[in-house]
Amino acid sequence: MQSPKPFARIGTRGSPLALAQARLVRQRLTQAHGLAESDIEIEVFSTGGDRSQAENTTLSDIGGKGVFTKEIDEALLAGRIDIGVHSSKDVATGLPQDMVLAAFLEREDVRDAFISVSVKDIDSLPEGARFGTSSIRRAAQARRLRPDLRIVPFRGNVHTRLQKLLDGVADATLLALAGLKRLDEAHRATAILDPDQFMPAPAQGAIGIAIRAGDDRLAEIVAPLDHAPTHQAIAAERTMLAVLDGSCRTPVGALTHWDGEMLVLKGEILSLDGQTSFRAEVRGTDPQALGDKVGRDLLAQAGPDWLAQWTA
Ligand SMILES: NCc1[nH]cc(CCC(=O)O)c1CC(=O)O
Repeated sequence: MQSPKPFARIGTRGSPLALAQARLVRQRLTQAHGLAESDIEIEVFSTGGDRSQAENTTLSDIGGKGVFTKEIDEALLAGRIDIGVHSSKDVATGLPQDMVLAAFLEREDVRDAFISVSVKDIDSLPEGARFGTSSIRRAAQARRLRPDLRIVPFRGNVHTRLQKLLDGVADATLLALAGLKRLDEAHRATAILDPDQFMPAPAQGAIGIAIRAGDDRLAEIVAPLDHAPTHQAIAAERTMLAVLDGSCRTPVGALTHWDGEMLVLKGEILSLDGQTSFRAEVRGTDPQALGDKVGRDLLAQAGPDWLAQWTA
């Protein structure tokens, strides 16, 4: 007997964090539509980002845009899956035309966590300590405060990085608190960073749901999962990133909050050594307009010469 066609098929990466996120989306879907878990299939994909875990590579080296989503995007567009579940911060700003991020689950804590087995916070690190990160944003933000820190490349999934700390590969690292929470590892955080000083990556902490553009059935299916304030914040932050070109070579931070009346978007770009940085902040109601304004303001402040460091 042939098994019946599933109600929907989800595509995800296979890391523990990606699987936890895909299962969360499946659970929300079954709740919203009165389904059984077995009605929704989860299919695991290996992406370029998963295969290239070489220590000396940064994400910008291995091709930047879509490196964690390409294989899933292709399966979605080919109709082999119906829903792509992603960490929104890993989704390139230039989505394939036939694809949309249709819904976002309510954002988790946006902040970065400081983790060390030897000290309690970044100020307590000894002179010249080894700081493990392959994120140019985190490296720049850390070196702004502590130019003496030595940056050690730190790739791999969350558990791998936590293990590397225990193995003494580095003295400290930063990880998204959102990911730690979803993996029940938040207790590993030694300190939680002030998001105004360590501005998170654009779209950090938000699970995004991708579907084919114009697929009305799927749009209706995922609509009940969408958290409108998260959707607006991510739209603003992703628009800002797109204006800044969004290349992985660009240390960029973003922070959105609702001030009771309006959306407030703060943005920051930094030099790779963290010694120069520019900030902008705009209030408003239209997320795209906010992102556009903050992005343009940052570009105007930094100027074309300074920006050349990113493409050098
Ligand atoms: N680049 C990997 C990645 N993509 C999303 C998260 C965390 C979860 C999130 O931001 O939603 C992480 C790990 C990290 O930065 O600590």
